[in-house]
Amino acid sequence: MAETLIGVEDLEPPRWASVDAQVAAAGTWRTLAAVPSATGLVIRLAWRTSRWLTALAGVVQVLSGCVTAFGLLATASVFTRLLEEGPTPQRLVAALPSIGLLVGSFALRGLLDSAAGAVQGALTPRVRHAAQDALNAAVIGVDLAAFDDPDFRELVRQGGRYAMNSIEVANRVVTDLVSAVISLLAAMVTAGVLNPWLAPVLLLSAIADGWSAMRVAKLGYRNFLRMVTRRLRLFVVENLMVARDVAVERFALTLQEPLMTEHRRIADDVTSEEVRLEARKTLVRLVGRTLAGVGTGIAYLVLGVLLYTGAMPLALAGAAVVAMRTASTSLSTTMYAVNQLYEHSFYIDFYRRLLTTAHARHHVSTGVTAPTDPTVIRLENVTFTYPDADRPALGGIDLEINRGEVVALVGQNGSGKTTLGKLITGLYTPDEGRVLWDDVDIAAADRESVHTRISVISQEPAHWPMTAGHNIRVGRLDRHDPSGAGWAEAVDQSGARAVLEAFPRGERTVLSKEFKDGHEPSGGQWQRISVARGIYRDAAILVADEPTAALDAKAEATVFAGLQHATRSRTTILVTHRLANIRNVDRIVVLDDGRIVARGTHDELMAADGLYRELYDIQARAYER
Ligand SMILES: Nc1ncnc2c1ncn2[C@@H]1O[C@H](COP(=O)(O)OP(=O)(O)OP(=O)(O)O)[C@@H](O)[C@H]1O
Repeated sequence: MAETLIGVEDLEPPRWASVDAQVAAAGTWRTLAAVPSATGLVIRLAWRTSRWLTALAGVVQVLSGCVTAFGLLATASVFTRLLEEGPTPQRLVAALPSIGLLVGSFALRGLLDSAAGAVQGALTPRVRHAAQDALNAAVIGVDLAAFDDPDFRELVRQGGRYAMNSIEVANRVVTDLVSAVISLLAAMVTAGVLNPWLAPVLLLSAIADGWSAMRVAKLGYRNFLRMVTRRLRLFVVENLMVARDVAVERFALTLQEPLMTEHRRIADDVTSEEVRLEARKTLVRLVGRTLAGVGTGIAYLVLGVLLYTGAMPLALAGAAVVAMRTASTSLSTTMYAVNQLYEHSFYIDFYRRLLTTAHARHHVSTGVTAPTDPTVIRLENVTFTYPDADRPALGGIDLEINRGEVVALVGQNGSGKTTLGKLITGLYTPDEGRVLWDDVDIAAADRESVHTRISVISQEPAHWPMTAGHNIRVGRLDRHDPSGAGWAEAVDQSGARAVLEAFPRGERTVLSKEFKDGHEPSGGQWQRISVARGIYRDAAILVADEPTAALDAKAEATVFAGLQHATRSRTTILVTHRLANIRNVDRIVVLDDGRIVARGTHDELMAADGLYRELYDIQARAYER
């Protein structure tokens, strides 16, 4: 067995991970700049979700901060009255109004805290939902090629996984921050009024706390980036251990144990990295705490010096201590909130970039509509390279297909037949050259107008987890077929009738083992359903990519007869290796290594004695034996 199950140890990290690693390594002030933009994004999301709730959350938090500030002033006043000169009963009576205000502020603060909790409870799930919805809208609109780009897929996976949580946390934290900052300001002002020296020294401990939290957040994010590929491996192996589509081979190849070993190996690595990370975080926190403690000590020392030198009367000492304590509590809440925002700002920025990247991959509509039923499809010098591939899958393709023609694409594995089918139908856009439907360049045409005209029967059809009937109707959900005649015709032409009848509940059988009582069709049964779906779509251009690869001889004959009938009014592109089936098509195009090497009718190509004849003779000999 290879040393690792995947076969290589150093999988390339996604491009964005290396870009982010540079960002994470940048100076504190540069990265701190991410906090306001992340906060802005969360507030905008909340505002768009519910203006009313967002405004209410702001008002409640501002009030809560003001009440804390008010309580602080009342406490200071109580202390000043109690520590004044004169008989104790008199001082107590003098302090009573302030005590009353203090009790009232406590009660009000309790009420406001509950209100803040209720508003948050109503707002946060809505914001999360809105963020997810915006993400879905961005991702669902990207072009097909984006899903061939592993960087993009991983960005979507990680973005969906981490960013939603971060947005939720940031949403809670932003509101806490408002009240914490207000009470902090009140405490600083009170302390500053008592003595100007008290205000700046209060900040000492906050600076130490802030430094350590930022370091911790950076360590965490860098670790996240370093572990991206290992976590991806872990995810892939975890999936392989339970995935149904590989279950048979997992058992037959006795891969359970190797998968376990591989999982353990990667997980051990990830775990020890995490343990190391936590140890480093603890050390940084310890240093931060120690420095913060020293900062607090200095603040109290300054207070002591002020009292000792008589710069501050003893009567104000109580108020000063309360102000310092409130300042310290609000400071820790503020610092905690800022740190949380800082830590989550990486992932929120990640979300923002995911939206931007996805939107950049959206097709920009030019308002041009593709022709409903093009008279001619013309490819002019078309070249196409898959994302991340180092050579083009197709190059220099010139081809003309007339309305109603049946054109077969043939060639060896990997010669580019499927890719060409996707370019003709506008599923992929060429890097160079043009694909014209009549005179419309479909790269510039509105996607919807192009896709609605095409029907694709895939080489590996999707197994839609729906009833058998719906698996065919999903071909065109908005088709007007009240009597079901169109549906019945597609079922008959594709040979799917016998398949549906064999299912336990006929067309009402759910085709997915994910559901209880779900049924799993065989490969050939799926294929016939997919042919029925392609015919039911009733589009002007039909691409059938190996539509009979999994079929028995009888089913194959039925499908070809059905397709021939269905293709009479359509332009059809047929990709197949079974050359005997295409002897009667209008034109055969032979591909080799991404290029068209021959074209013509069966007889012309046989006479030309090239690659087509070679392939045909090999197949014919196999049947003659
Ligand atoms: N999604 C993809 N991402 C990257 N490369 C791809 C992708 N799909 C196909 N390719 C590459 O493009 C080339 C052409 O593939 P294509 O599927 O078009 O060939 P084909 O002629 O249909 O092959 P087959 O007869 O095996 O179905 C191959 O080299 C293949 O490796």
